[in-house]
Amino acid sequence: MEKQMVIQVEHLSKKFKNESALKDLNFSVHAGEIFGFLGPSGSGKTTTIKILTGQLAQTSGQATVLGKSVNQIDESIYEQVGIVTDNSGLYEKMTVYNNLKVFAKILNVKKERIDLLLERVGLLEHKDKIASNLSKGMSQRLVLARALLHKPKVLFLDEPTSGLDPSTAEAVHALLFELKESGTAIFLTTHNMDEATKLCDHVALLNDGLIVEHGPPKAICLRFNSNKRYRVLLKGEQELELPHSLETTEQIKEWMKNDQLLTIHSCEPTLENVFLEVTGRELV
Ligand SMILES: Nc1ncnc2c1ncn2[C@@H]1O[C@H](COP(=O)(O)OP(=O)(O)OP(=O)(O)O)[C@@H](O)[C@H]1O
Repeated sequence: MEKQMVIQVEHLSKKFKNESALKDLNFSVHAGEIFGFLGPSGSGKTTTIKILTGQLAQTSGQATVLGKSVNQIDESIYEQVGIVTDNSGLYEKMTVYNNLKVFAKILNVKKERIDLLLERVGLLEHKDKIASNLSKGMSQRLVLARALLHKPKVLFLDEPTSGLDPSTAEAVHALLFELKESGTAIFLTTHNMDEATKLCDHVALLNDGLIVEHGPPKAICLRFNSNKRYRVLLKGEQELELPHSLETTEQIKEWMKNDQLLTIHSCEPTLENVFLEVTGRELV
């Protein structure tokens, strides 16, 4: 069955005075899909999220979220949308728990879900802390929990794991996978190529407001794998990188026969390498 299209963007452009921040963007995101918007600082990621969430008007082109034009977004859409960006809007003087309680009431969500979500983002033991006393990573997780209270159909995440320690980032990834399984469409921005490769069904690489590559991360990397190479580790800690050739095939066969081969990996480029090749720029 064809999955429902949740976000559709057609020829979207944005100018700030004379500066073109977004140039003719085209992409779509379906239910149950994690879509990664990747680009270096200043490439236009936040501007795109702002347009898609009705906080900024585009200069030209069109975009719809849940079938509604972004120019007609009103408060009612927030019942189905979750947004996690820097401007968290937490109630600084309230406890962690009460921050969620206020939103649960507004969104008509049962209170039992609060503890469940706090546990999932690792904040249950901090539920009575005042929000202003939370660390950056904790505040980030509280904003994520808040965005998930009402099981949104679409979730916008600006750099969801920046500043989180690896185990908390891992917990956030698990939560995102679970949401995806339940049918939520997730639009995330990141600088982190490993995160994008692991999480995203599709990615768009953005450079200076222009999408320069688009597709499943693995497919993009394979497309740029013109110079096939293999990395092998042999007994005795000898590590070699070999070209794709008949000679290499014979050599590998020989090592296998003599039980010399410990590991073998293909050396296709990472998304980071692809970005560098396409734009001449690092993705930082
Ligand atoms: N309100 C604004 N007025 C003028 N220019 C703006 C405005 N907002 C963004 N820009 C410009 O648009 C471009 C894209 O900015 P944007 O914040 O979308 O980038 P980004 O990819 O999210 O960067 P980062 O990863 O650093 O958050 C930048 O050149 C920025 O200076």
